[in-house]
Amino acid sequence: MDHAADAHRTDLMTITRFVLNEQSKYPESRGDFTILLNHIVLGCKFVCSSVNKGEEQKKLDVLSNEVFIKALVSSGRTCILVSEEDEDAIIVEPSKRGRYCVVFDPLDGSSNIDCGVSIGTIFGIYMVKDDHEPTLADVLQPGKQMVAAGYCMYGSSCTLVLSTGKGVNGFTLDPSLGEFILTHPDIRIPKKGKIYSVNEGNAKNWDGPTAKYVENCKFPKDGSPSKSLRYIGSMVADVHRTILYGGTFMYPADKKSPSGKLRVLYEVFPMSFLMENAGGQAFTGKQRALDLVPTKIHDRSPIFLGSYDDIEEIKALYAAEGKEE
Ligand SMILES: O=P(O)(O)OC[C@H]1O[C@](O)(COP(=O)(O)O)[C@@H](O)[C@@H]1O
Repeated sequence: MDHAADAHRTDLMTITRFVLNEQSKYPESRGDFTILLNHIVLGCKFVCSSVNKGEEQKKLDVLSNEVFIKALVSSGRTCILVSEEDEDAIIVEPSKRGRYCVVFDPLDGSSNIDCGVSIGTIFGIYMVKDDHEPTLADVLQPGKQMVAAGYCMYGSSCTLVLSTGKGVNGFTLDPSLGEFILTHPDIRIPKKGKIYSVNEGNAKNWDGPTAKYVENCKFPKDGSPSKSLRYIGSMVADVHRTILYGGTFMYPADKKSPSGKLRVLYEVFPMSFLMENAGGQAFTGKQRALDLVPTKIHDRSPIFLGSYDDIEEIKALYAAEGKEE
C-alpha cells in the first residue's frame, strides 16, 4: 500500500472527532452537543448489536426505546424528549437537565425486523435558548429550527448519517473498533434521479398531483427514460437510497389518510433537514416541509422528498392543481 492510502487508513475520523472539529469553530461551544451525540451513538450501537443478535421485534422496540431514553437523560444535556414509542413527551428531571430537546423514533420500520429488512433510528435535535421550565412548546417548533438531525441504518452494515446544518456526512460502524468512522464525507443528492419510491398499493386513493407525478415517472411525455420504482417500506432505507442515488421518496396524502402516515417531528422533519442539507428538497404538497408548525407531538404530514429537480416537478403539479380549483 502506498503512503497516501496508508495515511488515509491510519488517520481515523471518528464521529466524535468530526463533531468536535466542527464545534471548535464556535468559540461559545462548550462541548455539550458532542456529549449529547455520544449518547445517541451509544443507543445506535446497542440497537445495531441487538439487531445482529436477531432479537425479535416486540422486545427490540421496547428495549431500544428504553436504551435511548436512559442514554439521553443520563447525558445531562437534554430537557425534553419525544419518542415515537411514548404517547407523552418526557420532561427530564431538573437535576439532569441540559439545553437540548431530542425527538426520535428509536426503531423505525420495525414491522420489517423479523424478515431481515434494514430498519433504523431517526432523530432530530432542538436547542432551547434560555433557562425556563421545559414545555411542549419547546418541541412544537418548525423543522427549520432544528440544530441537527440524523438517522442510523441497521443494514448489511451500520451507517449513521448526520447533519448539523452544514452539509451531510455518513459514518460506518467499524465493529472491531466499536467506532463510527467517516466513510461518506459531504453527501450531495444528485440534482435529478431515475428512481421513485412510494407505496403503490395506495394508488387508488391518491390525489391528482401525486397520481400525475407517478404517471409521468412511468410514461414520461418528454421522451426521457421511465423512472424505476424502488420501495422497501422502511423509511430509513428508502431515504438512504434516495440521498445516495437521487430520485424521490413519497408518503403522500390519500383519501383514507388525509395527512399521510409519517410523523412530523421524528420522521418528516429529520429526513427533510437531511435532504435540504444534501442539496435536495422536501415538500408536503402545500409547503416546504421544514416550515410546518406541528400542533401535537405525534402529528402526521404527507411528504415528498428527494432530488431538487424532481421535487420541483411535484411542486409544479400541486401549483397547477391549485390554479384549476
Ligand atoms: O407499509 P407502508 O404503508 O408503505 O408504510 C411504510 C412506512 O411505515 C414505516 O414503516 C413506519 O411505520 P411504523 O412506525 O409502523 O414502523 C416507515 O418506515 C415506512 O416508510
